Amino acid sequence: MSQLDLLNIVHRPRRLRKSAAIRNLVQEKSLTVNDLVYPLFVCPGTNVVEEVASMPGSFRYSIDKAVKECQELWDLGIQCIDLFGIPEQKTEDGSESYNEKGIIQEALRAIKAKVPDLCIMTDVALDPFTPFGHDGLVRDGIILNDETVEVLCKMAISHANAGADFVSPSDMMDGRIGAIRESLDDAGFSDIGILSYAAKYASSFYGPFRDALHSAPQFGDKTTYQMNPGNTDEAMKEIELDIMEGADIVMVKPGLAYLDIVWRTKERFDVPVAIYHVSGEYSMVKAAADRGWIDEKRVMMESLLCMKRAGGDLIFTYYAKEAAKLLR
Ligand SMILES: NCC(=O)CCC(=O)O
Ligand SMILES: [Mg+2]
Repeated sequence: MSQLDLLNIVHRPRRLRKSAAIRNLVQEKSLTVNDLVYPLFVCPGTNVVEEVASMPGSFRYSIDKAVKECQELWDLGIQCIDLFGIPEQKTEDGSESYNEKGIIQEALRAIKAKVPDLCIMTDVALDPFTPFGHDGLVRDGIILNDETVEVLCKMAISHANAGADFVSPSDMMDGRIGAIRESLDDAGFSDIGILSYAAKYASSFYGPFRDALHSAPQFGDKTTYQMNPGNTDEAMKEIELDIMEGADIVMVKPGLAYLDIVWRTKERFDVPVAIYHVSGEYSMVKAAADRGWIDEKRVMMESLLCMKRAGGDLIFTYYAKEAAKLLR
């Protein structure tokens, strides 16, 4: 047998992959617990911890239980939650969204009393608060823009009153960031930040979330306000507008299928970029893992790391707790 001729090559990239120590030394991006934001669903009642059928391992919590959950998150090193509320009642005018004694407002007060240093962001949108399941007010089947923005401003102020650190408008109405910024400032809340869901796509990956929040649209879809998955220039325009209107952090949503948008945003703008690893992405991993088809922990950590690599500074994920445990 003839001896193998060695290749005459100078560059052997595999030298940098030879051992775990070397691989770790040259790793470019890493995920840390500081990057994680946990979306928390709060529902009426007491002593309620109810698993979301389409999101195994994710729960709706009554406020008393949500407080306990927040303490646990904090102990795991998770420093931020995004609060979503399921109201006692849905009304066509969405007025429960700015009730000073509403679900998000009461949850804010209760959590702040027990876990004061936890950063609390609040979802600002109407979908759980009207019977229509749309992010805005509805008239004759049309999702109204300016009328909705007026309600969102009230909602944002009521969240600030109750102790929110950041408000996160997720509705995609035009001009709402500027209007909310002005309303907060006028009400004396110039130090409350805005995380804008700036490039939110009309995605089918949100299905399980609507199950969690009982907020599925009752007619039509969200394509007249959320973005077309085929577009990227439009995302740059949306993000630029929101930054000009006063957004402190901008979000791209969903996550994995939209990392090109994250990358482009990071290349172009000098603001922190958030990514939402959405419910459908979470549930797909859960379902495949349940069948033994993939390794859940590895797929979860790889997904989150890839979001970081693409330019995500904050990652909203239902896997925050599990990831935090592995990162310790
Ligand atoms: N405004 C928040 C969402 O729409 C969340 C979507 C998801 O997790 O699927
Ligand atoms: Mg916009």
